[in-house]
Amino acid sequence: MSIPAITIDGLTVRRGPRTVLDGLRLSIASGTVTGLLGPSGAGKTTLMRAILGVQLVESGDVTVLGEPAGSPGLRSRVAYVTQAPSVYLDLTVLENLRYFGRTLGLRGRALEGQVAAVVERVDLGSHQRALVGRLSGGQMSRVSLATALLGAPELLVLDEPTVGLDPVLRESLWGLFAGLAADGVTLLVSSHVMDEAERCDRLVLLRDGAVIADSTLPELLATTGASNADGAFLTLVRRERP
Ligand SMILES: Nc1ncnc2c1ncn2[C@@H]1O[C@H](COP(=O)(O)OP(=O)(O)OP(=O)(O)O)[C@@H](O)[C@H]1O
Repeated sequence: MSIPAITIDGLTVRRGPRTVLDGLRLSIASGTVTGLLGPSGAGKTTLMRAILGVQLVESGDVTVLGEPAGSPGLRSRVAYVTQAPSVYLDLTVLENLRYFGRTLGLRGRALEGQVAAVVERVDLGSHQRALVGRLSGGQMSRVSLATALLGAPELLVLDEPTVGLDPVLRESLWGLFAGLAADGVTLLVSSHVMDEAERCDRLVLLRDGAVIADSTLPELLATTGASNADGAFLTLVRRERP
């Protein structure tokens, strides 16, 4: 087993009056696609924010790629794709990528090489000169993903990247994630669509800020007797609160 990309021990986060995460423990293996699944409000985004080091935490340790979450040394090694595409609508795909590449310190041939590589990786070659504001929602989210891939991050944290995408695009994005993992990138992908579970190497099911399962889909189906991830989740919830 490889060294974990993420280790979390006793993580407690309060947001306003609520304890959103309560003493959470978790370990995520390098070079895998881990699905972070759970209903709306379960704490997925909060957990991701803690992993990125942007969430005020009450207590606990979050270690990312061997360093405390949020360490300056992690800035270029960890990339985050938020739920809403965070790209400039009045710039073209290439202009966006060149801009974000420069903020990472890329210049000249290194910049152009990386921009061309990520455009190809997200399959936007035929739209690279289009204004992002004129692209479809799916294309726009791929531009957002492409910006995150600049600088070849070792850990990619993706908050509901497939929301609103059609089945064909979802399929192609999951294929892209698998390809990145095969190249050694660690991916943590949140979703509340349980049928995406089958695309993940490992599943972390979150409910009310607690991990109720940390397993593979086949293991989860075997232990719950359910026929799909939705059923497994419901069985686990019922077991917890009969
Ligand atoms: N800024 C905030 N202030 C106070 N409470 C917050 C804040 N942001 C989120 N919360 C609360 O924290 C809990 C977890 O929210 P979080 O966004 O992490 O859930 P989630 O699982 O990502 O949900 P979704 O799937 O809807 O994005 C929710 O109860 C939410 O109301």
